[in-house]
Amino acid sequence: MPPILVLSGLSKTYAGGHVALDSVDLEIRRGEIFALLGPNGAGKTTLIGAVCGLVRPTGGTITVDGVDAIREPRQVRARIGLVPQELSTDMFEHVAHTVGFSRGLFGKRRDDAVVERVLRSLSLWDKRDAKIMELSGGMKRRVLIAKALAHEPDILFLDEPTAGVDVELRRDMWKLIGALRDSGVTIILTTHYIEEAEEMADRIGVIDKGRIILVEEKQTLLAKLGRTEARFTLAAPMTALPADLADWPLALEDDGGTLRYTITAAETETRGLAALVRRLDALGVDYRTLDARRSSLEDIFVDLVEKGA
Ligand SMILES: Nc1ncnc2c1ncn2[C@@H]1O[C@H](COP(=O)(O)OP(=O)(O)OP(=O)(O)O)[C@@H](O)[C@H]1O
Repeated sequence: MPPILVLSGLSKTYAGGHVALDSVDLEIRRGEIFALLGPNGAGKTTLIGAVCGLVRPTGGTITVDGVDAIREPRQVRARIGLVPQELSTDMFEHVAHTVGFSRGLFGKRRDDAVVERVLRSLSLWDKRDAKIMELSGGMKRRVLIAKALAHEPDILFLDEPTAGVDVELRRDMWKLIGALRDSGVTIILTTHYIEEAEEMADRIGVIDKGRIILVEEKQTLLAKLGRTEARFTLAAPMTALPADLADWPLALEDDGGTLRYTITAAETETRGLAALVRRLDALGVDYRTLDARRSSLEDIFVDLVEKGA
C-alpha cells in the first residue's frame, strides 16, 4: 500500500534566516503510529505546521494520499487532525458545541452522531454540556483530541500529547491513542518522553537541527542499537581479569570488586549473559549480586543526538 504521507526535500527557512527544516524526506505508512523525537528546537512543530498548512515551506513537497498539500491545502487539511501542544480552546464554550463547531470549520455537514461517537470514545459524553473551563486538565486535553477528530480525519498529529500530565493520565492517553490507531487513524506524534515512543510507536524518527537523522522500526532500533549491561559484585575482589575471560566484554571496576559486562544486542547470541553466568560458574568465580539492565530507547536517543551534534 502506498504511504499516506510523503515529504520530499521539505525545507523551511524562517524570515530571520533560521533553517528549521533542512530537506526532510519522510514517508508515513497508513495506519501506523509514528513517533517523531528530537531535542528542543529540532523542527518538530515546524514539520507538523507545514503538513497542516500553518507554516509555509520554502522548499520541497508534501503529498497526502497522492494530493499535493501545498497546491491543494483545503483538500488536504480536511484529511488531517491536529492536537496542538497548548490548550487554546475557548474556555467558555460547551464541550459538544465546540467539537461540532470544529467539524463545521472543515466544511463538513453537521452530524450529531459523529460528535456523539467521538465524545463517547473519549469518555466525554457525560460532560457534553459542561463548559470547558469546568473540566480537569486531562479532560481539557481530551476535548482538544475530540476537536481534532470531529471532521473524521485519516491522519492525526499529536504535538506532545502528554506534556505536563501525571503518570496515570499519560497511561490513559496512551490507551486512547492506541484505540484510535486500531480504528484506522494514522498517528504521528512528537514527544519528549522517550518512554512514550517506546510504549506506543510502531516506528521512530529522530530529527535534529532540521534534519531527519534516523527512521526505523522501533523493534529493529532497540535490537540493533540496544545494549545489555550487567554488574557482578564479586565475593572476592580480583586484581586482574582471568585469562579465561579475556574473550568476554568484561572490565573490572571498584578496585576489582565489580565485574562489568557490556554487550550490544547483535553480539548477545554468542556471548549472552546466560552463557557468561555459566562460564563464571565453571571457572569458580563467585559473586554476591548481579544487576542487569537493557538499554532503553532513551539511551539510544541520547547517543544518536550527541553523535549528530
Ligand atoms: N515563527 C518563527 N520564526 C523564526 N524562527 C522560528 C519560528 N518558529 C520556530 N522557529 C525556530 O525554528 C526552530 C525549530 O522550531 P520548532 O518549534 O519547529 O522546534 P521543535 O522541535 O518543535 O521544538 P520543541 O521541542 O521545543 O517544541 C527553532 O530554533 C525555533 O526557534
